[in-house]
Amino acid sequence: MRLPDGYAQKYQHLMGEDEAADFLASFDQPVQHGFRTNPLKENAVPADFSLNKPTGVPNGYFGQVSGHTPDHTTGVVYSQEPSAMLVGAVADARPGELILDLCAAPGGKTTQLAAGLAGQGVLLTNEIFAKRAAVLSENVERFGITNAVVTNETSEHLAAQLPNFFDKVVVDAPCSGEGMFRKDPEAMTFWSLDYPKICAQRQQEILSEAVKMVKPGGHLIYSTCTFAPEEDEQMMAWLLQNYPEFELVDLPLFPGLEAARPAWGDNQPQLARAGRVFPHHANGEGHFIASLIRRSDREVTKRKWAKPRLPRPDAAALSLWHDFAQQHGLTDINDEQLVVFGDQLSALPANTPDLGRLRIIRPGLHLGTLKKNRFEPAFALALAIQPTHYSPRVALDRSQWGDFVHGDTVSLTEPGHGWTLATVNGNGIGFGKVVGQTLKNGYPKGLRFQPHFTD
Ligand SMILES: C[S@@+](CC[C@H](N)C(=O)[O-])C[C@H]1O[C@@H](n2cnc3c(N)ncnc32)[C@H](O)[C@@H]1O
Repeated sequence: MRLPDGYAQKYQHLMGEDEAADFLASFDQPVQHGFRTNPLKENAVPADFSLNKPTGVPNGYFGQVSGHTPDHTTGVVYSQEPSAMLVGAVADARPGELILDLCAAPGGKTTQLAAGLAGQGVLLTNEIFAKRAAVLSENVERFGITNAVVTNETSEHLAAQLPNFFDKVVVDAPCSGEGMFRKDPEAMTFWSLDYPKICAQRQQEILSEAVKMVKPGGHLIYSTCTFAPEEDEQMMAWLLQNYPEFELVDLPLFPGLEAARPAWGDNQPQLARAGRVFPHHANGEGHFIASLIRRSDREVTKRKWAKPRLPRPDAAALSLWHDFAQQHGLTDINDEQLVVFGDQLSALPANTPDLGRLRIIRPGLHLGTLKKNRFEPAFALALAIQPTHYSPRVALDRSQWGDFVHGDTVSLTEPGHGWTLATVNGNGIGFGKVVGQTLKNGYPKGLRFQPHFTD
């Protein structure tokens, strides 16, 4: 691979000739692919994956998954490069925590954090660019996450609204992307000797806001997919200098994760607590990961807690929802969680704080549309509920699944009636109205595709 001018020399200087030779040779080795399975799903075992080797992080495997399979469309798998999985594993989300994923699109870390939360607690997942936030929101939906609020905000606005609030703040920072060069050679076109410094400036701006949102005793998890010391060890040295209430903590021993290099920062030994994945040492494209605790001995204002001031359903809307929920056995959602945006009903995660004027693009689990005299369930609900908790439902075979994702009606062997949950391999793929022996199609228009059965 032809690396950008000055790149090889920079790393020869940093690593010495011998190590740099191995490092630079790794750019000509094959890309490492991986995926995670989704423990939020009722049947989280993908078809045909008996040959995939575990990566050593929970639910992580080496191998490549296609976007056009039943497993992918039902959110059983999420494609993620093996070293990127270490970030969520280090963050180690636990049920009940309040977590912010600040730079979240397209959603690799978010889906992993949600798996750890197991539906309990709140995941505020944010992306600054609207188009990317829409992709993030789509992945939250496909993964069946019930307790995430998706926002499209700046770090400044979030920090002003939610100071000292989160148990964990994850900053998977925009970076110079040197760990992407193999996978996406176009990433090299942005690179110059000065580019890491430009990225570091932006990372400092993001981190200056991120630190405000970590509650005393909480953690900040910082990661990049670049090897540049300016954005890694030097960024952590800058943070420790400017925010002395933060301290790096040791990382768990995951395969492929090695100690960061204090000499690439300001030589303070603490920097070795951060971790790196190098492609000449491990099966991954490359990452830098650090976990910091915010010590609580300094006087700080306590976490602000207020209920969200969002529009609630009126009596008529509530009655439509109650009728639907009772008819189909959906008993887990508390009325206090319900919010209405236009004619769309959603359930906010329990314990969602006041989000003020933040730009919300998914206020928790989208339940459906309030029509004049009826309620129509949302695609997100079909992907989020445990199929055995809903009736009626119909199990599609692979060919019927193909018709469904293509947007066609599906012929059934048994007659049925009403809003029916279609499943494939035991997981929801969408709702459709059944009339007699025909399942009308409810698969979202924007997601439809023609499957090729060689996938
Ligand atoms: C490395 S990517 C995140 C990948 C994501 N965490 C995942 O696992 O799928 C960094 C993200 O930060 C966003 N970003 C860019 N500039 C930003 C800024 N100034 N503040 C916050 N986020 C920014 C980018 O749009 C991008 O989506």
